Amino acid sequence: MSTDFRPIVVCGPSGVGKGTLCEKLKAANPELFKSSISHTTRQPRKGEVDGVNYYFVSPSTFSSLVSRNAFVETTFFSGNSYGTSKQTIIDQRAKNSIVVLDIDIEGAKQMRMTDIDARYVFIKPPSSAILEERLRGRGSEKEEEIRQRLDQAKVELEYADTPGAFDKIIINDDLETAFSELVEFVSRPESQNP
Ligand SMILES: Nc1ncnc2c1ncn2[C@@H]1O[C@H](COP(=O)(O)OP(=O)(O)OP(=O)(O)O)[C@@H](O)[C@H]1O
Repeated sequence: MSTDFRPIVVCGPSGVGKGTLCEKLKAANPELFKSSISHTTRQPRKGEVDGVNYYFVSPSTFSSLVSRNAFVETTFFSGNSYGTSKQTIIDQRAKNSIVVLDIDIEGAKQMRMTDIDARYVFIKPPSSAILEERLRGRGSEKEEEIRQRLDQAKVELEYADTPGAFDKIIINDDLETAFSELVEFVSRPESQNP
């Protein structure tokens, strides 16, 4: 039985626990599961290292990479561009790592249109009320931002049920149960996957 090294794309509404689950996966097997290193046009923050946290590039380099079709997904946030390059994923896979991508639905749709073969997981909250509770509990967003994220969550949850959009849907109610389901899915050997 051979390990399935295809990247894992983890989607789900903001606050559902994607980051928590991805961190747990990487912590459980740091040699196997790795985050992808994104390119960004934003300035490095104190302590951030080029090639470790991000590849820091100028806007013109970023545009030239976009025009060469180098990214599997890009996003623009708070005045800066971010992107996951195909080459980064290919290089990490060549080192026998499974790349774990915590990206939004638009990013996942973009990625589906590339030639990178990945496995797509969607994390659902047990209910909208619990999602709201988690977002508020995290305390990292202002009220208006929480509202926007909850509106966006409705759109994402509807999309998640589109046949073929995701290979696996996990409800993150009890964290350990959701984590076990994620581990079971990512550990399936290549022969058991479509
Ligand atoms: N199963 C769970 N039960 C209770 N709380 C949880 C569970 N999973 C995650 N949380 C908590 O919910 C909050 C949101 O989780 P997290 O930051 O991982 O979400 P996220 O989906 O990565 O959000 P974003 O997309 O905005 O980064 C955190 O405070 C986290 O500790």
